[in-house]
Amino acid sequence: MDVLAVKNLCKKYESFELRNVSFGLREGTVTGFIGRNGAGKTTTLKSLLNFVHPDGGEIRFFGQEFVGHELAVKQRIGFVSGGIDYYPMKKLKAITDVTKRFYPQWDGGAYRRYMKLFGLDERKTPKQLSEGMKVKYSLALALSHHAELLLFDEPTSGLDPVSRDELLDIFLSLVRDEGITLLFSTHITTDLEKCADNILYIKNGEILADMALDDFLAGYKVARFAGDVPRDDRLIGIKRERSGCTALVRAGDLPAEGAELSDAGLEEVMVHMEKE
Ligand SMILES: Nc1ncnc2c1ncn2[C@@H]1O[C@H](COP(=O)(O)OP(=O)(O)OP(=O)(O)O)[C@@H](O)[C@H]1O
Repeated sequence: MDVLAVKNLCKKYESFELRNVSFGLREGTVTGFIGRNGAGKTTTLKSLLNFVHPDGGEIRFFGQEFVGHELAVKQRIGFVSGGIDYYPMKKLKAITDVTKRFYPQWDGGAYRRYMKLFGLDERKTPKQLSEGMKVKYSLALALSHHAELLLFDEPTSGLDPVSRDELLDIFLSLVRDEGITLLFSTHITTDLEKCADNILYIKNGEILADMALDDFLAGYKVARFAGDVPRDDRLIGIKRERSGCTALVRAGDLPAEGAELSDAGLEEVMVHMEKE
């Protein structure tokens, strides 16, 4: 059974549409949610928990429909989208005291460990925190109630490299040791190379790929051309480089004539695919 099953999720804004987004998350896996700015990642994540009201679709958490079981489902989930932006003048301790009442499984020991690891002082207010520290505080709250599913929107983007690496280590140990399931969006492809099992790739509001990261990457090669690029419909997203050109080719379409072929990294695949 999927921990999260999403079917035909739709949301229409004036100039953007999320179209029939469907995917599932298997227990104990890390899925990286990728796509360009404005592709629909935040809209999708917020729609899952009704922070944005979807126009249609079916969302099941832990086999249960979200509608009608919101409280029970939310208690089993850790959700972070940006840093804390409410109660700017309240001390973190007061915010934590309010938050923990919502979670029967609240773990004070884990909370204190995360606060210490993230270097956060409970006597401060959100207004006195940097943007990265606000995200860390949101993460500390989300990680301290034994959530079974973590949904994080760009959790690493404002963090310094050391904190980012520490957070990815936390993600890995939560997933490998405790069987937690994690979906997080990111623009930092090395985050995914470090810890993602699967990728969910969204483009213009539609899911382009939902598969194991290794299989996704194995599906492509980068073709390098020293001179002119031959006319070939199989070449994806031709890009001019300092010397020559590159394009993506599907592994099944090999070989591209006159090209030097190499393995494709996630960033290369995205850059070429987004040129189409
Ligand atoms: N409340 C809203 N009203 C109208 N349009 C919106 C609203 N929220 C988001 N959008 C539009 O929906 C599209 C998708 O936005 P979304 O924030 O989901 O993208 P994203 O993939 O998370 O981008 P980023 O990587 O920049 O965070 C954008 O074109 C955005 O302008």
